[in-house]
Amino acid sequence: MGKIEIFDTTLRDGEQSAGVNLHADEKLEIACQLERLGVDVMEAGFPASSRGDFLSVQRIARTIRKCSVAALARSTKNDIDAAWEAIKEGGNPRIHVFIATSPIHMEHKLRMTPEQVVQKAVESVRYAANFTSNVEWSAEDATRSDWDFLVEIVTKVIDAGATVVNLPDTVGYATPQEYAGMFRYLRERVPNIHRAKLSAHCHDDLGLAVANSLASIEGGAEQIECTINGIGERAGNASLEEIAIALAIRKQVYQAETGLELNQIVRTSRLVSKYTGLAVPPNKAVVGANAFAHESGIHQDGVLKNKLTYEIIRPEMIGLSSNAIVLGKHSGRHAFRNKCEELGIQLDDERFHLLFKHFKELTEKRKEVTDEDIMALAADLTGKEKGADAYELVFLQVHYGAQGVSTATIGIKTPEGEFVQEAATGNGSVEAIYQTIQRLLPEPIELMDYRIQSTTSGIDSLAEVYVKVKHQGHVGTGRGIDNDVLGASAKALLDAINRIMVKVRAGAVLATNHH
Ligand SMILES: CC(=O)SCCNC(=O)CCNC(=O)[C@H](O)C(C)(C)COP(=O)(O)OP(=O)(O)OC[C@H]1O[C@@H](n2cnc3c(N)ncnc32)[C@H](O)[C@@H]1OP(=O)(O)O
Ligand SMILES: CC(C)C(=O)C(=O)O
Ligand SMILES: [Mg+2]
Repeated sequence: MGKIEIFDTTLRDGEQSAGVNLHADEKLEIACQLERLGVDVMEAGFPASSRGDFLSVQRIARTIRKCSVAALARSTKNDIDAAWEAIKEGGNPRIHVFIATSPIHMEHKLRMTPEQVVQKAVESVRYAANFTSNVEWSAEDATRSDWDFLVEIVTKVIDAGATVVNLPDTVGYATPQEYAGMFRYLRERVPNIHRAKLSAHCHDDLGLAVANSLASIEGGAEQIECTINGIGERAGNASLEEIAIALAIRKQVYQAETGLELNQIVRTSRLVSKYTGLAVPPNKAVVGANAFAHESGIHQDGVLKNKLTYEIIRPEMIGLSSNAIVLGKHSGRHAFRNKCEELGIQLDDERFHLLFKHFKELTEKRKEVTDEDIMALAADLTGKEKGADAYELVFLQVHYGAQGVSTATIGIKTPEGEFVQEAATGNGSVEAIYQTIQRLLPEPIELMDYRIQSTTSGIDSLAEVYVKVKHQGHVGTGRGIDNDVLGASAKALLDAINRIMVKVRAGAVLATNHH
């Protein structure tokens, strides 16, 4: 049985999903969960891209011990310096340098000749290898590159010190046969290939990312790059959970195994979905809500007689458990802490007590509180700015107008501790809320995105609202959770404003330091 290393890039390529903007606390929590899941490498970010990304990668590298933490860099000294500076205190830090190798990228994007690209690739790998022997090099858009050119450049970067060579299907263009063929071609022709591990990195533009990743194993890949729930640039990356379960269930076909703790899959998927605001489609393989649901009579009959008739994956394998302890109104802190630990929720004492308070409030309104509710309440606390520096919703009253015009009256506490209230109308209740909050703020807000989902399917499900807004020249996302859609909407908007305020304050500090 060969070992396949799992390189998770949820925090880098996954965060490149349109509309996703994770807070540093959320990234750290996802990183800790990825460590529990047992990924071999986690790509924590692209430190040269912003000060925030740098600090977040550094924090993750300082915390994570059981897996290698990687940082992405273009082929420039600046990017490589930033990557190394961010990860150097990690357990087994990896610098990941890339440059595009396809004719279209070299000519039109990089505006470089193939010779210049080879030179830049070699120089950058050599430079990175001064810091560590754990250097990964990627040929961006490998699948639209000339295979003989790939043989030449890969041979040279291995000589320069690359110990992992990644051949991405950057635009999700390849078919499984082609992708496996490319790996085989390089494995047979690159003379020093035994000194490096080959890696696959697939995008899902044609819906083939997982199939291509699995095919790469047949071509000799030993590392697969993927993301939780398949999130990522455009149509996303190959989904970690689908690859992991395909390898486990069809072990005899692939003759390969991963070191993943498969029973952490559901927990990780839910956490990433909560923090990114990207809902998992119900029919998604492995982690979709319907992945283990049997609807039709013939299927139900078969499953009742023998599960194996229609189930190829045991739910427990991925961490779907039946709940022995039902949490409700009469539960105390011990049972609640136990449940939090079971769900992988890690909070400092202050936030734990706040979470318990929110949980108790919810039990006043419900008979039973589900795992999803608790995860949503916990997610709502992570990354929130503490009261003192933030706007806080004090009350909300909405009058629904039958003719379409609704009125909202809102009271908030400002970061300065002042209580202010306002009222405004809008075409519908949500718009009335946003118009009112707008009146309470000194600068205009532009609502760029508004999404709503519920934690469970019941009528008493919690509402979760995600918004993306522009305010004071910055774009920020916010999340709000409440029993009521309108309350969640108001909270989401204030959360986004609070997050933007942090950026505004950081900008002011930077500007002061600069002068
Ligand atoms: C396939 C992938 O997923 S690649 C990773 C994508 N991730 C990101 O882009 C992270 C977020 N990006 C950013 O924050 C910004 O794009 C930054 C900070 C990285 C760069 O910002 P800017 O300096 O303003 O450059 P911008 O993004 O407009 O253009 C990219 C530049 O990098 C160059 N470049 C692209 N790839 C590489 C590379 N691998 N090595 C060296 N240079 C490169 C481009 O040719 C362009 O150079 P030019 O300015 O000389 O034309
Ligand atoms: C930077 C590389 C690895 C990438 O994400 C891609 O080519 O898709
Ligand atoms: Mg990618």
